[in-house]
Amino acid sequence: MARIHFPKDFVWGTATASYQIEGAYQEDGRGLSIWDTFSHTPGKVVNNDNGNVACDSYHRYEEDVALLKKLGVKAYRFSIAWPRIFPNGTGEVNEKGLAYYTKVVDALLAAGIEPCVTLYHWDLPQALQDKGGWDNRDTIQAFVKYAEVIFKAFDGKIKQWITFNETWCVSFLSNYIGAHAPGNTDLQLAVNVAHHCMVAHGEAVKIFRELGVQGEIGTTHNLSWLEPYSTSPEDQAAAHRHRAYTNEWFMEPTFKGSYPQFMVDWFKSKGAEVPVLPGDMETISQKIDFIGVNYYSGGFGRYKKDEGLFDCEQVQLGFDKTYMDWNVYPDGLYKVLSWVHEEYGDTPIYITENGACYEDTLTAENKVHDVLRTAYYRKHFIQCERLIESGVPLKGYFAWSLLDNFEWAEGYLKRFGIVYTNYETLERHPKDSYYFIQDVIRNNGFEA
Ligand SMILES: N=NNCCOCCOc1ccc(-c2cn(C[C@@H]3NC[C@@H](O)[C@H]3O)nn2)cc1
Repeated sequence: MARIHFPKDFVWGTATASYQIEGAYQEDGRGLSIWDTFSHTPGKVVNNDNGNVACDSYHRYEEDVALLKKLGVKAYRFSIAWPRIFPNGTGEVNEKGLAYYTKVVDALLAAGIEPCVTLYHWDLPQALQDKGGWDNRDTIQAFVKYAEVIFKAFDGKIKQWITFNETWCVSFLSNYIGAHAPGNTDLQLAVNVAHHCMVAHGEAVKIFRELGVQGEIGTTHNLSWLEPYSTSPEDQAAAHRHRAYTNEWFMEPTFKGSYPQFMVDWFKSKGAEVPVLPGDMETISQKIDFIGVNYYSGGFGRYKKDEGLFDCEQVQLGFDKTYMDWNVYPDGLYKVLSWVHEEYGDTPIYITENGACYEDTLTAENKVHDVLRTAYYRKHFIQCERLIESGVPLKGYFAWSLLDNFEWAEGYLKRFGIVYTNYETLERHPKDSYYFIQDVIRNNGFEA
């Protein structure tokens, strides 16, 4: 048995997001978001589930904080719902919204847990979507105003700030593939949204610096690792295009202030061009203090003419699958973060999401023996140690997710939590994976 161990200052945490756990969708002045609209539209979400109640964390956050304290985490990543702060997206601040998050932040600090806050985790105020949403550059300034209010309200309490979560999901998944809110299917629109979100990220970093806000700011991209099925130039080019779709398209602007030219050319061949205005790329590539990476899976791709957007088909090689039908591919975590370090330098990296969805059964004793999820975490923790040992500046890890919650278009069918949520009673029941992670945190390692 080998002992897997982590640096003393390694930050262990878990992650959630406002629309997925809070519920209370009309409480205390909250405005509607695009996810309320999307989930209330029949056929968009499995079983027509919605976030009206979710895990009811709006009223049960103290239970959640107690679970976090018992788990032993140093930090907790959650998101602030823009529609609770600006119900109409702009205009008057809703003080009750600020008051709610003050209670959550104060409860975390009292428990000795550092809040790590995501400003935008997909719940755009519907009022802004009605004016074009992220396709409209005015939304950039609305986001900066929202960010400024939050920076000022929590300066000194929140020390780790994430501007956006998974801009690929916000842009391509939601506006080209159409699987997430607002459910558009237009490539040019998706390219516009990606660009405007990245400009908004940069503008928020600028005002964070101008205000002298304490702490560190970064952003989170969901990176996947698609390898070429063979060494043939066609397979290598096809896999690279698909990998760049989720990776370079976002990481190059963020770190180097330019889009990858081979992808600009590819998108142009598909009829989409990036709406860059003078100064945009300098804004996007404002220096950040850390990069958040969400990693779930990877795989293998090979050239197939006219397959999808990139003439690339995914090749099944017999990997174990999660209930999302994603490969369990821990090596992909090592490869993608090694690539980040090689390509973008020594900016500290946090894994801001990693975890697995499996069908869970609650026993009569309120136990969940989630053997597969525990094995997933064990395998990915081993890769985390491997990364640190190889000199990658991996500073922390946030498990997705603390609780089973509203998994977007999959609704409540897909459970990612290390704590089981009983949606009838809203009781929380730690799973075996929770106790495994509790032990890893307590010992800062484990026997592999
Ligand atoms: N690429 N082509 N796809 C072809 C068709 O795909 C349709 C569906 O696609 C996807 C792709 C990715 C995801 C996804 C989910 N999470 C987990 C969340 N992360 C943020 C946090 O809120 C978690 O809930 N991360 N990623 C879902 C669906």
